[in-house]
Amino acid sequence: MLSGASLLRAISTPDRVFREGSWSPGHVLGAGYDLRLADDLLVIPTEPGASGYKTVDAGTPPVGEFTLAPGDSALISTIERFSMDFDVAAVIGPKFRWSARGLLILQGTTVHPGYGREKVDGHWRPVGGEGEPLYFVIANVGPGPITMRKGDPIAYLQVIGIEPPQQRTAVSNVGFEFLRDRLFRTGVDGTGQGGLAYFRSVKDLERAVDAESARRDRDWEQLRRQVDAEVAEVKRQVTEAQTTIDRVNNTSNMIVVFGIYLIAVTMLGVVLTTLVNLIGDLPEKLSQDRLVLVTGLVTVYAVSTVVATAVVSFFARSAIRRRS
Ligand SMILES: O=c1ccn([C@H]2C[C@H](O)[C@@H](COP(=O)(O)OP(=O)(O)OP(=O)(O)O)O2)c(=O)[nH]1
Repeated sequence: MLSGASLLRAISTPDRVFREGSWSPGHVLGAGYDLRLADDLLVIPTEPGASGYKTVDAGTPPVGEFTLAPGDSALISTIERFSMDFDVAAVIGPKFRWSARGLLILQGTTVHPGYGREKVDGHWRPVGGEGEPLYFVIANVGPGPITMRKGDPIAYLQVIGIEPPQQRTAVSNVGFEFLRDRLFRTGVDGTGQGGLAYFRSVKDLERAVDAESARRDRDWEQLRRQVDAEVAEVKRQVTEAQTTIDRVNNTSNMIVVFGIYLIAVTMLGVVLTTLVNLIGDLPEKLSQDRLVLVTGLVTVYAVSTVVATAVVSFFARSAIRRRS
């Protein structure tokens, strides 16, 4: 494994590891190099949490920053363009700072000798004159949104010196278009349905569950309001019925009291008439005292009957008033 001066020498040599000008000495770290996130050759969600993806490539403006909501995935590439010589290989590993935030990086382990080179006129040159970046498929499987910016270290590269193969062949890479079309299925307009299906399905499922539980909450709330309204209506009807019953009771009580009153008055009249007749029929010789006594009894009887009727009527009225 190359480290220290030999590593710096290897990556400083134009087109031996990196395409000249695509790397930065500030990112040599220990026995390796921090690969950085590019602002192009990306496939990212149109919005955090959206199911559609947009492609950022030569035909679109670069994107210096993007955010992945939980469940989102993306295809990213490195600023560093490779043009590997045939006597070096490299191993790559994820940066734990991203794992610690819940970013899953799906990647291979190796950069092969000759990666990023093509044979032109019998000479091995950087692919398309620019070399080839590395591509990674990433997914936010963490609890919160993750924002990534151009230049962020995304993977660690360690370079190994090897015996050059006898036969030099071009290294195939599935490539940006393949990954985009296979995993993200973006259309010609740069948008479409895609992403890592499992995480997207979990995300969609979560959304569906949230929507369903919100709908059920709304239904429950509506049902509760309906039940409350119906209970209030039943209470109102019971109160109304109670009032009607009370009114009927009061009226019948009044009728009973009035009946008692009439009977009492009638009986009083009958008694009085009988007594008056009896007094009228008394013999002339009956002493004056006896007449006064009979008249007094009649008067006491009449007064007490009237007072009793008045008292009964008064208490009956009071009782009726108290109930209503
Ligand atoms: O995460 C990675 C890993 C590797 N590569 C590049 C460098 C490597 O030289 C090339 C091929 O890598 P690998 O051999 O792992 O991929 P493959 O698709 O299995 O290639 P092959 O079928 O040729 O073995 O792809 C990436 O872009 N990203």
